[in-house]
Amino acid sequence: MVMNRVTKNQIDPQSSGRDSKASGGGRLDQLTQSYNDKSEMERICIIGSGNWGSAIATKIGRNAAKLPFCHDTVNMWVFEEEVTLPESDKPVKLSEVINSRHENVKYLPGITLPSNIRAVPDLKEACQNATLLVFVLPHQFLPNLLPIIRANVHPTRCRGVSLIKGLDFDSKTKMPVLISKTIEEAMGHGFVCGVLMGANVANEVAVGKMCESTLAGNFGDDRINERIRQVFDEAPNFRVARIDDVAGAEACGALKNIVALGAGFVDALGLGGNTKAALLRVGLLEMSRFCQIFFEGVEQGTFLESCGMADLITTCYGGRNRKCAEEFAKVRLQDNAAEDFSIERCCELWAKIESEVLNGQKLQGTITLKEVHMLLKSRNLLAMFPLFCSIHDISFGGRGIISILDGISALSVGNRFTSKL
Ligand SMILES: NC(=O)C1=CN([C@@H]2O[C@H](COP(=O)(O)OP(=O)(O)OC[C@H]3O[C@@H](n4cnc5c(N)ncnc54)[C@H](O)[C@@H]3O)[C@@H](O)[C@H]2O)C=CC1
Ligand SMILES: O=C(CO)COP(=O)(O)O
Repeated sequence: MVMNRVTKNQIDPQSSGRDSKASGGGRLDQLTQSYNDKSEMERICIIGSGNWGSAIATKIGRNAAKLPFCHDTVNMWVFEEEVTLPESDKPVKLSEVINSRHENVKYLPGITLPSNIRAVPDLKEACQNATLLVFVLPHQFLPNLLPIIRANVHPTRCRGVSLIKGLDFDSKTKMPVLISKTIEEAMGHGFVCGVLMGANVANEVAVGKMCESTLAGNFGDDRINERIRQVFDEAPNFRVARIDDVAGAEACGALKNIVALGAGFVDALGLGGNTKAALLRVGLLEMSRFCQIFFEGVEQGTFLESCGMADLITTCYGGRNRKCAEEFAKVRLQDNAAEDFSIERCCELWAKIESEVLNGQKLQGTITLKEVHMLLKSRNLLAMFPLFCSIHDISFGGRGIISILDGISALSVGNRFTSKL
């Protein structure tokens, strides 16, 4: 595959936002103006190089090569590991393979990365003087990295965009914690972190199949918002719209992974499209309910963006969480002694499936499910989330797979929710 390298002077005015509310409109004149000001150039670092990290690197790399306000080279931090290539028995370092072949042979095989993507295994070196950090790794690995990142990025101009789909739970405050907020706090100095969430199954994005994505955040002013949007956008195939609602977008990205586990159970039972549609409807309702209870200012419109309903649909049909949950359910359905299924056995089974099915990629839904369940339990709110509860109890409590139907049916049809805690 050959990378189309575009010169810095060629900016496509068509690639600006799709409406004025969502994007702030095209700002070509201002962008070009700042091109001449070297002090405003963006130095981008991608933190993570898994399946989605490598796929988004194809967009960011091509954009950095053509956008006048970006340094050409984009560092991509790689968690170093050894891989064995088909032509040799000798293990080689993944970062070296990425830099020599321009392909992440383990996490995104078959896709050529732009040649300006530079794999860097040393985190300090990767994020040195960065002004734009793109966080894209399983969130369990993030906390140890943040102090190193903080100490090495540009001291005043650095901002972040998190592509991580997960949530933490603070047992002291009994509140969910957005990963973007964890990043902001750890980075300090008024660091601003937005999110990019959407219906973006990485393998499909990587081959250029048309999709949409939602950039949520306010990075300073319209001009900066538009610059950051352009770093990701590759219209017409990767259409990025910007909104303000970070909490809504990020919570949707995390919570839909829980519903996707339920979709795997429905598929293992062979229940068909109508049942899955019911699961999606109730799942969306519980996602919206969760947001209304725990986050200020989440807009209903966010659920209609790519980060909302669209991501829920694609993940419940084509995602890894769905796939692994289907495998989990198939094993459980073959297991006659289902009532013996202790939490330890459930955890072992999930871990086995993750390693066998995903080859090093990580399952995020089960982690988020545990965090969300702990939070709801601590708040005495389990009864308000029957679907999330049934997915949890099937996943970790030995409940039969068929009880997913109880979770779907517990709320009356047309149930709505408006009150706050
Ligand atoms: N894959 C997809 O289709 C999409 C994924 N996402 C989200 O993007 C985030 C990142 O996922 P992917 O890029 O798909 O990753 P992945 O699941 O494909 O790969 C796992 C990554 O974790 C790294 N890793 C393993 N052990 C580590 C350690 N101890 N410390 C640091 N890193 C370690 C591996 O090197 C690898 O890069 C997740 O939150 C996921 O939910 C979001 C949209 C689409
Ligand atoms: O978030 C995703 C698509 O937008 C991918 O979800 P999975 O992690 O379930 O593959």
